[in-house]
Amino acid sequence: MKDTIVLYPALGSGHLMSMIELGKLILTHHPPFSITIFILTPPTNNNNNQHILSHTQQYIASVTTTFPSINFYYIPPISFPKTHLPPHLLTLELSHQSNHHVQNILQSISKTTNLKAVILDFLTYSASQVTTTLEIPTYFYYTSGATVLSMFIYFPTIHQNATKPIKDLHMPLQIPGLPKNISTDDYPDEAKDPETKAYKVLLDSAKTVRECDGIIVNTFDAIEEKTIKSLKEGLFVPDGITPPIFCIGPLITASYGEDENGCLSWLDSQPSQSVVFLSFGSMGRFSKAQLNAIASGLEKSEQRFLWVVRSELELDELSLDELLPKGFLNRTNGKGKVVKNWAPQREILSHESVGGFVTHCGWNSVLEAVCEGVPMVTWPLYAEQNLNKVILVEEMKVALKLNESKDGFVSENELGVRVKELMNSNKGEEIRQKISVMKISAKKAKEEGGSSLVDLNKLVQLWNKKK
Ligand SMILES: O=c1ccn([C@@H]2O[C@H](COP(=O)(O)OP(=O)(O)O[C@H]3O[C@H](CO)[C@@H](O)[C@H](O)[C@H]3O)[C@@H](O)[C@H]2O)c(=O)[nH]1
Repeated sequence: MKDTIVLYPALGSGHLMSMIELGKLILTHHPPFSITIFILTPPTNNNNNQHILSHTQQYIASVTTTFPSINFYYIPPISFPKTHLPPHLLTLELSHQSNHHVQNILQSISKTTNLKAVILDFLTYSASQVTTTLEIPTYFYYTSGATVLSMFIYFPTIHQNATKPIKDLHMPLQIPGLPKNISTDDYPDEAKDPETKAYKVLLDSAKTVRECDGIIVNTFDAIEEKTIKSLKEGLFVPDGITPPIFCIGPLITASYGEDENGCLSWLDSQPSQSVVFLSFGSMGRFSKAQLNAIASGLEKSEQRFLWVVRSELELDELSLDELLPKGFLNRTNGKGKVVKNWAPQREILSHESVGGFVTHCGWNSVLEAVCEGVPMVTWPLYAEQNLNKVILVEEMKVALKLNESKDGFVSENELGVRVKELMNSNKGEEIRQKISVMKISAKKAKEEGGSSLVDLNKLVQLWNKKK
């Protein structure tokens, strides 16, 4: 019977694609395994990010051809009220209601293969009820970095000791290994108000992760060394015993989706390292006022740019001409390129003409920039992105920070000044040097004897111990 590992990712391409890469990594280095990936089916009335869904489906189809030992199992759809929930909340709901399907399929897989482990995302954690009942070793794959994982694991301790809601604590977190200025204020909004459902779910999920058989993290020693050490030493849990930690990154996805708008050929015609790329992940959307400020800021910066524009859902039907300031596209023609909704980011970041990246600090984007040695300007939007910003700016020192107003608005002046500083100043050059060194470390981590491959092999040894 074949040894099988089941992966159960969250919806949302930032989580799903990263977990598929984990499957590919395991098979590349340990080909005798077979991998089954469970895919949740979003309700057909959830129209969020349809273009991204179709890109991920194309990618899944291509993986089936290149990695025939990866099987995809589509969890049957759950009937759901009309909803526009974002992918993370949708995943929590769907996975919670899909446990009976998960139980049936895991039992069926166990009859024909040697099921060694199930790997969950923290958003599909409710499936741990099933894996515990069936006594299947349960691991988690954390699609963000070790610093964020540490704060997540520490969350139940703060909750237990807090004399008031986390949003009112404003307390520094002086735990060895965490970046200096981190405080309870850096927790994402969902982890701040104990009265909300999101808070309760996060807490429950963090407690479950603390109890699992091992945690796999998409990071590597050279970028979060101190935190990884503290995490492995158990400094973030009261009893000092964290599940074994395996840092196997950087795992980054091959570009997916067509280059429908000719971004790459446009870059071919630009000078070396002259273009700043602006892209905000799979869900980053802006109001018309914010898009206008970005456009004017880019004009002021006088830099070449490639900008992926995504507007708030109700503006989705408007053309670029209608969304952006009058005459902007004409005035910047040749110097700038603007595309709507999607561009092949990974290939763009690896293009010789790209010299800077304005990012929402999604962890996949961060790792892609590190692997290509592209310095960043940080513009965190939601989830754990604010924490990622702190790591990039204060710890790794490979990014400049964009100053926002209290409501998160970035002025045209601020954007223009920061982009110019990144592309055209000594400070910008300093961080370019720094990230070039990290690019080399990222490559080494995944070579024979590198920290990430060593951790992967330890993980596989653990699986192989199970009869
Ligand atoms: O036009 C685009 C936009 C995105 N991407 C790709 O899509 C992925 C986006 O991932 P990420 O940068 O992590 O952003 P999100 O999609 O926002 O990811 C979610 O998942 C991440 C991993 O857990 C978290 O760090 C984020 O906060 C969360 O929003 C990356 O591989 C990009 O290369 C493209 O190829 N083209």
